[in-house]
Amino acid sequence: MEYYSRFPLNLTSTIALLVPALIFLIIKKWNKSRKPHISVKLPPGPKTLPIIGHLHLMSTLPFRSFRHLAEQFGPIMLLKLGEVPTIVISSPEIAKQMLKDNDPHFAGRPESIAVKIMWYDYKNIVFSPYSKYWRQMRKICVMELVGAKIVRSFGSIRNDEVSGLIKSIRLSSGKPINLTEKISSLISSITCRAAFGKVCKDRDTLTKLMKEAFRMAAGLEIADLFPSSKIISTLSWSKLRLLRMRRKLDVILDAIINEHKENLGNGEFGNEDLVDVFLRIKENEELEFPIGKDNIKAVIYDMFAAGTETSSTTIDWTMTELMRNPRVMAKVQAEKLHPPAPIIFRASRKNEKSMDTSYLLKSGIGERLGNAKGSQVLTNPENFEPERFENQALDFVGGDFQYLPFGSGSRMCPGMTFGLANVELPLAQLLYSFNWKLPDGVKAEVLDMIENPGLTATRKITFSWFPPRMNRWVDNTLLSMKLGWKSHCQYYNLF
Ligand code: HEM
Repeated sequence: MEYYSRFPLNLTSTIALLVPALIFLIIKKWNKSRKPHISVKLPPGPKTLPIIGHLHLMSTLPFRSFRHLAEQFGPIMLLKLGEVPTIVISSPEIAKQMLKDNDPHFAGRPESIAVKIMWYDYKNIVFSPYSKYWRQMRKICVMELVGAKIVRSFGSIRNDEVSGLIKSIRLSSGKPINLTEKISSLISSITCRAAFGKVCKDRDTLTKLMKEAFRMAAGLEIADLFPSSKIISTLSWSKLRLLRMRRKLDVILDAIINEHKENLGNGEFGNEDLVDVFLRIKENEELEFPIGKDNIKAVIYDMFAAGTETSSTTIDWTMTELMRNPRVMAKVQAEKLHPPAPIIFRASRKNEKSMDTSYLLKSGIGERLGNAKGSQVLTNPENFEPERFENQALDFVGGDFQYLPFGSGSRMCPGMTFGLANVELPLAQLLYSFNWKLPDGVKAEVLDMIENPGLTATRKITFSWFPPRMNRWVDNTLLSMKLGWKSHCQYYNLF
């Protein structure tokens, strides 16, 4: 049964915009249809409706709709989302052809109004066009924040924050606590301390802005679906909303940068955080691309957003799956059944001659497999079965194309080491310190496992966890916990 809505857009704004937009698009389409047009053999796909293309087949969770459609149309499929041609690839072989064999040609990212506004006109790394600027900024972040040596040096921050979390769960003595929120706050504290030098006081607002921006950046905003229409872009409610969000974001990021400017030179060289580094090298004339305030804001917000939601979502889903599968709880291994970034968004690079969308077709990618029906990567893919990885060395760092939690190729996630460290320690501590179980009378089947729409697939319904009731038996357990035993922690879902 599908719990998520069939139609992806906010209906009121859609209807308000659709009437003038439709008239405009019909005229445009009519003009276009009069031009001669070159025919290319396209991948299979469902029947297209005028104007909206295949939007009627999309739910609020596009990755689920894509999977469903791929079962009928095969591992390479062409959809038209509004006026945007979208090729959906769901087989390891074709993913390899694109992400490895033809890496630079498909190392672009799709454009979106949310990213344009919230990430300073694509000056960030995640959504920057594949360019020398992107390479420069990515290199700085790897050297100064997410490289293996630097990540190791953040060990004390991680330990400190995770022991704070465990302590707060112990101290909550019988009152319900929301573990999802606690985990989100843990990961954002670690990321802030690593990137900004301290926990930012506006962290919660930053998190809210990020969640909303991620939701709006998934490509289903009406302005993204009809990019050629100036009317839609100008009248878009989303644009106004994003501009308001951006003003709030500016206030927070300006404050972070100004505070760092005031303290610049006070800290020891080599003991700098990412913002200090950017402020120092900003003056460096050897940089190929000069860095201004907007570049710094775009990249530090990028690090906060990319670093926070992915890791906390992984922990959240893992804990929920473990609650539903007591058998697996005993054998805990973090299988990434719910990849926090469920779709790897790539765009062919328009700025290079002949690298438009039809490059995919001209280069023969997917030709052999184009008509194969629904290739299954894992058996029972919806089941939480970590054992499936026990007897096979599955590479999760971009070499095995049936399993790409961090992507692959030149745009692969640079924050993998940081992300893994931020997932492993809290998970290990949560599982070591407490015996989690559902409260008496609550069945595992009632837990809602639906995802939120957006760039990251967070869990839609968050939940509260009940630590032990303070009675004598639990007192004893708490006492024995100090000696290395586990306490009992109950779990409850807020429906
Ligand atoms: C469990 C944790 C994480 C997961 C599952 C994850 C997953 C991903 C995925 C799937 C991509 C797209 C890769 C592609 O297109 O091939 C990506 C890109 C990226 N990630 Fe992560 N990520 C995680 C943690 C982090 C952290 C902690 C940071 C930084 C603090 C980070 C920074 C980035 C950046 C900057 C990109 C864009 C790279 C580019 O376009 O060049 N990620 N991540």
